[in-house]
Amino acid sequence: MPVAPPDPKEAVGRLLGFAGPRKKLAVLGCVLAGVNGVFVVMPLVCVWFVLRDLVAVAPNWSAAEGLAFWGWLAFAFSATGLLVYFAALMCTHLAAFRTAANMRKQALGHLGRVPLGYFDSHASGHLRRVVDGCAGQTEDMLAHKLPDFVGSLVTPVAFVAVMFAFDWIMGLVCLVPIAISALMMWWMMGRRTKNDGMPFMMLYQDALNRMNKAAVEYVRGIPVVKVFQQTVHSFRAFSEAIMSYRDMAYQYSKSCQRPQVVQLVAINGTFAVLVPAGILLAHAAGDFAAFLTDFLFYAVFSAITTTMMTKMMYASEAVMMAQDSVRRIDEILATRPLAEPSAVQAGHPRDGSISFEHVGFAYPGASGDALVDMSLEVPAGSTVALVGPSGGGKTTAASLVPRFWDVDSGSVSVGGVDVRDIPASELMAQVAFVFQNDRLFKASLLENIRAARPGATRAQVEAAAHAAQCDDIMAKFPDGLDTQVGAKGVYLSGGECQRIALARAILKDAPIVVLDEATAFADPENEALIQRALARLCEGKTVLMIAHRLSTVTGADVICVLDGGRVVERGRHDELVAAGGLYAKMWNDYRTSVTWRIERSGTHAA
Ligand SMILES: Nc1ncnc2c1ncn2[C@@H]1O[C@H](COP(=O)(O)OP(=O)(O)OP(=O)(O)O)[C@@H](O)[C@H]1O
Repeated sequence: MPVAPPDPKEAVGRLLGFAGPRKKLAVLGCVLAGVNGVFVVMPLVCVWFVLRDLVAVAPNWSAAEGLAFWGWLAFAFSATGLLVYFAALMCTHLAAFRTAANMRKQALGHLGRVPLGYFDSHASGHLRRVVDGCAGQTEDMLAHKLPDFVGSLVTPVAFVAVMFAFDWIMGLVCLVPIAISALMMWWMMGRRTKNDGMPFMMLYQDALNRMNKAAVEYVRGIPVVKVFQQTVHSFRAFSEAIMSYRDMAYQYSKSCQRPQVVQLVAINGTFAVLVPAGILLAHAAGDFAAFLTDFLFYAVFSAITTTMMTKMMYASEAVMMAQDSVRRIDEILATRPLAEPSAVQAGHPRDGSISFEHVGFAYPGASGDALVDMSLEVPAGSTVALVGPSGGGKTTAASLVPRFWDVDSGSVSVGGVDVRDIPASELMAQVAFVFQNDRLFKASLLENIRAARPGATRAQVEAAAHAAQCDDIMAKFPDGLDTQVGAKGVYLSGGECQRIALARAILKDAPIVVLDEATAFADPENEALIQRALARLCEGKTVLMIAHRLSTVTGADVICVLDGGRVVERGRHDELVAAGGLYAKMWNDYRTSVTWRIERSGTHAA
């Protein structure tokens, strides 16, 4: 859901809201940064007093008095300024770390509650960038750029006040390059538009996002790229995303070209204005020594304008990025989570039975219904198989049980209670789901299995792994159950991954087991092991299984045939074969397919 970007003040306010009690630290950090903004000016004032004393006694330098005093005072101001700045950064860092951590926690916590379908339309690369990238960006903004911004606002005020105290004409002359520089910055940041430059930043960040998303898709598709000898240009989406990002960056750089040149010339060319003005004013000055002293003051002070304006520019840019980050995080937080029942409404399943009653469901944005008026009873402790042609609605029906989606009409109940009335944690505890390509985390085998029940002891995990026929996997690696899986560890075959996933489900020991093509990746040797693990997992459980290999469902209590989202047949294997309908046809096709073989002259059905 698109969310409008907040204005800069609101964005900073929202960010500080994430900091919780540490918000006060951020405020304190900004106050200290402001104090430091004054301290930055003071040593220069001292330096000017040194110069004034020297000019007064020139060329008899040794007669100058108070040099040590001003010198030490300058040192004291610098040292105190540094300490104050250090304290300011400590405060803002502490607030920034908490803000970033809370932002990540809130966004991830919310993502855990949104319907699974959200992840179909929001790629993992994009979500990672939003959650991690935006939090990182705001951390930098709060920790460094915000105090610098406050400091760079205070310094000019102190600077201008001091400048006008000496010689208002020279003060005005010094202000000219600063004003030009500020104007150019304002122009570049798009502040001449009503929207504070946000639309461009949004477009820029969107282009960056599209490129990242397309890059992830491209990397995922590398095997296809290699096998079919494709180039990056044949991946239109990726190629277009790169070009759009390039155009965006180029257009932005080009639009900044002139103002940036003017800004840099103005800010670095203070002397070009100061020196001619000084020459002109020197002629009119009655006391040349006094004028020279004042002139030296402006010469010394103009040096800090470059740093001051640069800091201000980076800080404004960071504020715009923070505005965009808040918008993106808000987009995640604005996604409606699955509704939780209130304490009064909450029901508790009495057993592991499942009931589909006149269920209708369509995926968001899909043109047709995935399920139409589907009714099915799965008594507690029974095994019901969902079979049917591809796209028939098997996976959809199974995913409605753990509420990966909510039905559009009708209801799905577990233990006699509508799943929408069961608290999410209780519902999750009722169901163990084994997908056809269950993912393993980059963690040890032990942690991968224990994910199902974090409180399980090592002995319980070992027992689950044993029951899931994983002994050979653990024996293969010296670290056994502690073997790391993934990037810096070992890689498992599809069938081995599936057995680890089954160990996870066994450890969970939920009354309902949903199996979605659990033997899909099994070779003959693995399949025998997986079948044994499945038998162990399903003992005494309610089982809802999806299978394409019809040999795995012949023993089911009920086989439900789904076609086009409708239940077209149901019954036991023998009954359905005898009925001569869709199942009988599928069974015949299946039996024929398992006897296929490839001969030298081509493919033949035996
Ligand atoms: N995330 C989704 N968004 C939109 N439509 C979807 C989505 N997932 C599935 N569909 C559509 O819903 C219908 C049912 O799909 P489903 O995956 O439930 O079928 P299936 O019987 O499990 O198929 P298969 O045997 O090929 O896995 C199909 O038309 C499919 O294209």
